[in-house]
Amino acid sequence: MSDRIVSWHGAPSKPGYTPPAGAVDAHCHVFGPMAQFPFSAKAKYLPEDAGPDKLFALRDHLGFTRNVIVQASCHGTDNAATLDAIAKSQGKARGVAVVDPAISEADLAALHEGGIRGIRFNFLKRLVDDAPKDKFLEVARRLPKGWHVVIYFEADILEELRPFMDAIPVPLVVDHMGRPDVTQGPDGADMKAFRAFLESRDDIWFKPTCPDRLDAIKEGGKGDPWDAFADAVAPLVADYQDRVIWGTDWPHPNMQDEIPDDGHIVDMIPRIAPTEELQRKLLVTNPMRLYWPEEL
Ligand SMILES: O=C(O)c1cc(C(=O)O)oc(=O)c1
Repeated sequence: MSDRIVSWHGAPSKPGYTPPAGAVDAHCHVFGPMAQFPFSAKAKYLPEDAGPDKLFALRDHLGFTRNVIVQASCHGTDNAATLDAIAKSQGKARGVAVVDPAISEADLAALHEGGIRGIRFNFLKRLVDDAPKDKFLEVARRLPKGWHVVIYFEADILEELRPFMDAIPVPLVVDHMGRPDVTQGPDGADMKAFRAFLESRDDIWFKPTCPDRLDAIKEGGKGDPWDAFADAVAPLVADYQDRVIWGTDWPHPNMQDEIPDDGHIVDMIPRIAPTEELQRKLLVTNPMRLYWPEEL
């Protein structure tokens, strides 16, 4: 593999928007540090270190209180870096793991003890070699109480994944809304299909995240300030306001060409959730329900 890549902004601006007290950045990652937590031999990208110190400094800079750290594909099924960051957070982080589907009950219990509250299934071919639905389903059926499944897929396989997702017996949280083409607008085919999916069950949650990926110039969008993203996503957040959680996606795995300014990413929040009530649900109440329910 080639050189290690830097996918995050070196000096993100201070956002104009101030998140409410207790706001959760519910989708972020850590990379390494590699010397302590080597990347997977199957990793599709090799990033520079982006460890807990950097993540927590960014959290404070952006005005957030807590993090949900989602295991990045470059760490495969070894969750040590994610668990280390959670352990260093002084109770201010929890996480989502990626596991070998054959994981034992004892190892799942240990992940729970370490602050994990869900597992992630990744269906992006550019990120993982295989995604065995039968094995995923088997492990989804024996998760610790209160856990959920986080799923990452692209809009063109939503229909194909329906029987699999319908069979998952715990809440589902869809990363980045399943990557709709936001340039089609709020009533475009991708948004319609995603809405139909949301209507099929009331325990499907989603993350209205990654304007930088979904409204990128290279994806046919216009880039920052991501107007097409705001237009397409705001109605979805309003209509499903009890099932949305939000995150920065820092350190923006793979974003090499159009690295976003995290201050600008935060300034998207009032554009997709214009009222204080919506912002409180998106940033506080909803993520607390999934990740710190005992505190509610
Ligand atoms: O679109 C991506 O490249 C991407 C990658 C990862 C990961 O490598 O885990 O996570 C994300 O949330 C998004």
